[in-house]
Amino acid sequence: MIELVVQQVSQAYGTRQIISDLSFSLAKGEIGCLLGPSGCGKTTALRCIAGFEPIQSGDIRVAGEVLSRPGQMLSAEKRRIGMVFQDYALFSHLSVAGNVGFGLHGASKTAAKARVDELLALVGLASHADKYPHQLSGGQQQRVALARALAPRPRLILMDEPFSNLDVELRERLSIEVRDILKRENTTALIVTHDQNEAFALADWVGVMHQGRIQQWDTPYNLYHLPSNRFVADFVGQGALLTGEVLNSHQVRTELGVLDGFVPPECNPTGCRGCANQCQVDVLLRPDDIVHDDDSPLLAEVENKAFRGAAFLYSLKLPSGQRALSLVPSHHNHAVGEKIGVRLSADHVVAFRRG
Ligand SMILES: Nc1ncnc2c1ncn2[C@@H]1O[C@H](COP(=O)(O)OP(=O)(O)OP(=O)(O)O)[C@@H](O)[C@H]1O
Repeated sequence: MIELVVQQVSQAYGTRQIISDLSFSLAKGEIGCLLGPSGCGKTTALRCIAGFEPIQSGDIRVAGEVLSRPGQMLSAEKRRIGMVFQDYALFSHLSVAGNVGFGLHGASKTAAKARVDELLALVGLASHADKYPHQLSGGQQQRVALARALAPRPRLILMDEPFSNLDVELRERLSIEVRDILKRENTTALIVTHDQNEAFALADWVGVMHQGRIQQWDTPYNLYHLPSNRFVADFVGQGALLTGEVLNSHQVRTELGVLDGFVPPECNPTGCRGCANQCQVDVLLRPDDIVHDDDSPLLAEVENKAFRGAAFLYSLKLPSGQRALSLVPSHHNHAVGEKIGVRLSADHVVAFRRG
């Protein structure tokens, strides 16, 4: 069942358009993520859904109920939406249990205590119930903030950059934990972040935003392997674009070999509009699409290397002078300047029209 629907929503501050034609939906229990560079309008989108900003077009619905449309806005308190902020915003004078139980006014004492205990167990803080926020680590405080938001069983949880105050390692661990907690509560959630690893670890669906618009709303796998435009290809993950020559509607020849994949319709022989590009396209190759193989006759020069623990990320110069990236297990430790054998290991690629 569809829980959250955001349909053709636009919002402006004065004459400045901030978000345009934003559309996506989440089914009950699904986790969505808005991912994009600073200033692209992610937080504004979240604020519109939370009920802090009016919208100029479209509508926002939760469980079929219209929350916002132009000229109509249900107040934030009446939306039954839980919020988790970047700075946790815990009440410093209340204990952990007091914070988690804060929104449970209507419930009996026994029911409220049972819900608080249940959530503290869920977020792994049962033994910290009587502590105060300043006695907890950042990660623990964020888990209290999530438990507090979940306590009244909201229809939707919104999280704005929830882990940005934490160190990188903790962020990744907490992203996985938070996903697990949200799934166990079967709560629909929308999270805003500029960190791709966080989005991929947490979300079922990710919307990549740029200049107030969603460029692609898709699964993390598809965003990485089948980006719908150059912005998404560039923003999500690493990669390089190689020149390719279109052979037919699904095959492209590059200097590393012939690849099957998505060819833009206008570059297909059948859709050809006779542009000046002579059927040349840019083919996206991810670092895992190019493997190191001592037996390959195709040699590439190591221009740069970055140690990633289990692997090296090699920046390679191909015979034509084009650049590519390759992720190679780190026991293959080659020097900068050395030539190494490489071959393609991509079963499906994306090509973009030139110009
Ligand atoms: N109250 C406001 N009045 C006017 N402009 C605003 C207001 N709030 C945000 N903006 C502008 O709207 C644009 C989008 O801001 P928003 O905070 O939604 O972006 P964001 O993608 O969440 O960025 P970040 O990752 O840096 O938080 C920015 O250019 C910002 O300056």
